[in-house]
Amino acid sequence: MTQAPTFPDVYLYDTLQRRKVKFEATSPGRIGMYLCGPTVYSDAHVGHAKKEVAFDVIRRYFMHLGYAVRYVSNITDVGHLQNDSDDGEDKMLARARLEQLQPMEVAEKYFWSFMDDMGRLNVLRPSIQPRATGHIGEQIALVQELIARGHAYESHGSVYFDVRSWPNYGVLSGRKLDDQEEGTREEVRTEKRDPRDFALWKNAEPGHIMRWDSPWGEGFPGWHIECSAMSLKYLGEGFDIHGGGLDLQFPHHEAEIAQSEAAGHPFARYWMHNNMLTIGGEKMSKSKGNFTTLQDLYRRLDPMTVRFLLVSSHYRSITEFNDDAFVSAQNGYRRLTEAKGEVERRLASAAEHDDSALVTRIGAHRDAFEAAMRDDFNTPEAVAALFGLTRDVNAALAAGIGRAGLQAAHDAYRELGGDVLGLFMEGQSDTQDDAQMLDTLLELVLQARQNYRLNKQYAESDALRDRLAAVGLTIEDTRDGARWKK
Ligand SMILES: Nc1ncnc2c1ncn2[C@@H]1O[C@H](COP(=O)(O)OP(=O)(O)OP(=O)(O)O)[C@@H](O)[C@H]1O
Ligand SMILES: [Zn+2]
Repeated sequence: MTQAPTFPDVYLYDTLQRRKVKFEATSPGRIGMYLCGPTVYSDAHVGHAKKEVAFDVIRRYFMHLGYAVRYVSNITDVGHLQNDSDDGEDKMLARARLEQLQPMEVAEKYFWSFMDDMGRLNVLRPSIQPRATGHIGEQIALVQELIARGHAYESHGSVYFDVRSWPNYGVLSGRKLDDQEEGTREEVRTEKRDPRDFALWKNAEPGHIMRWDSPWGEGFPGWHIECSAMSLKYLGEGFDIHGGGLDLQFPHHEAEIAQSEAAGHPFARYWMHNNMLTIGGEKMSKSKGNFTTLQDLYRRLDPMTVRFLLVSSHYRSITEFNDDAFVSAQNGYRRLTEAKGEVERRLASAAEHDDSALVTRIGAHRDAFEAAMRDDFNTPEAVAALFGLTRDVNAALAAGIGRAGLQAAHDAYRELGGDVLGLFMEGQSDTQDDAQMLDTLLELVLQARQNYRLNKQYAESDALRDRLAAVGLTIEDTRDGARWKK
């Protein structure tokens, strides 16, 4: 008989229980995770990256422990209104009008830019990435179940969740019903039995182009219902972990729990929330306009340095985004990659050497890294363990190191820094090294050409230029000297 694999204990902070708890998977060795994804109506900013990287690291750590993780993250392409309170224009439609595009063109454009931005950050692709518009049937079915059980009602072609019928409403955010306020437009207010009821389905007014047939007439789903319908569809009842930004705890996540459980479907067992990335102490957000898109940031900062900056603070801590944070991320990341690069270079021609003391110390740094990650994914402590490793590795590189030490260091960088924290993209160091080498070689070539010209050996200097042109490299003479370009 084969032994069932065992997994080390992992403690995570569960927002629902408001404390750190030991994680227990529902099915042995398997984890279902759901993360509220983007509304694809504009380019992603650094705040979005904090959330994506936070949950990517959690997923990667479980994978590193040997779990099979099904990671579902939705794409919102309908129903997210400009106000959280069931009124305002659909964000997709507003953008479509502005850019003179079809809403689905907007969705397509920003979906791919999101994927590209997160890909450069080495965020693993979700196992399933369901779109709200592709799951209208599932959403309607869930709304019907809620009506049948007496937890939702139809009003003027819209359907609302009846919060008074569900005493558990408020369980996640800890808000008591009487303390909750809903500032809604007067018309919407009169459609609701209680101003705190939230929309499950909205009647589409004439001219509203995103519309689908439903038992209540033509309309479109409310924003919250998609996450219940799609997480239950792909992960099943009582799935393991639901994640998202702390700002979504209320009303979005509260609504997700209410509408799933009131329909008779036990929902997520653990709730995890990342804190906010702030700028000048305020949440970076699209609507506040205080955001830096990832595309802009990548012009100044290598994406891996951005990722390093994000994992250097805990997912439940606020990350303040400023120039000091950039500089220390650049320095810190360079320290790691330089040591890692040197280890790789030396490994190719390593000799035997007594590395037993170093190997023991590397083991201790690995243990510290694992202990930090098992304690609610404490990435700043895990990064500190990588720095501890780097100090020892640098000392050994200076004093003498052999194959065993280099291999142990290499494995630690690859598995902990690479696989778990996602800080090293495959092939990344090679391309960087190649680019650097090309730069150095061409500097030498330009120098040689300059010497020919000083000696009036124009035939030789032209021949050099022509040989470079033949392989697609152009030399430009500028006032500041010669430059090369691809
Ligand atoms: N500054 C931030 N820090 C961390 N997570 C964020 C930040 N901004 C948004 N998120 C997360 O990204 C996801 C999508 O957010 P959303 O599209 O609402 O972005 P937003 O910039 O807050 O937009 P808006 O201002 O229009 O609400 C949510 O899970 C949210 O928690
Ligand atoms: Zn959601």
